[in-house]
Amino acid sequence: MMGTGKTTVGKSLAKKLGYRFFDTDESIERVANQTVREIFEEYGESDFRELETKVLAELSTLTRSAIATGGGIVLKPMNWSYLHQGLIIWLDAPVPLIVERLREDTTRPLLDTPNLTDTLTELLESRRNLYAQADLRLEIEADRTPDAIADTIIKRIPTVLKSKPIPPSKS
Ligand SMILES: Nc1ncnc2c1ncn2[C@@H]1O[C@H](COP(=O)(O)OP(=O)(O)O)[C@@H](O)[C@H]1O
Ligand SMILES: O=C(O)C1=C[C@@H](OP(=O)(O)O)[C@@H](O)[C@H](O)C1
Ligand SMILES: [Mg+2]
Repeated sequence: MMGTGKTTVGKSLAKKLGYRFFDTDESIERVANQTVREIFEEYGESDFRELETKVLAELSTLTRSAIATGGGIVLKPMNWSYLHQGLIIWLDAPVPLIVERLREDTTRPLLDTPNLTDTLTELLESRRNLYAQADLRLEIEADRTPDAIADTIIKRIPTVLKSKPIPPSKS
């Protein structure tokens, strides 16, 4: 979900693992040469989602990479086939914490709203079942640093690998 720390924690995770770091929003902005906000304003959300899928398709082929996505990546069923190329981590933060973090933010067009708490609550509830399809769910508490969260992810990865089925061989 927006504001839970995907971009921030993803960077720390990549560094700790010696992986490369990518962010789908950053890649979209580079390809389009426009900000996420400008893309939403000029072309609308559905064109943004198409670009997002294209970028995800490319990034999903990479190895040894930590990839932060935008919170809406879960919306398109097709994106899940790309997401499942990797290990999917859901950062689950409570709405009041997200509100605290994004109160002054102007970069997320879906949050142009008079009542940030209500909008985030509705958005999170409408997506919760989708986020729940992640391989690993981490509860995000207010006082945990990005480095500490990345450490927890690294510690918990082996437990997920044990339960993740091995896809059938294509040969
Ligand atoms: N663990 C954390 N502790 C304190 N602030 C954080 C933490 N994780 C993220 N933030 C801050 O919250 C805001 C949103 O983080 P960001 O990484 O952009 O989230 P996302 O990519 O999930 O939308 C940023 O201002 C970031 O600095
Ligand atoms: O949840 C969403 O629909 C979105 C999340 C944003 O990224 P973050 O999750 O990094 O804020 C960005 O992709 C866009 O504003 C839409
Ligand atoms: Mg982000």
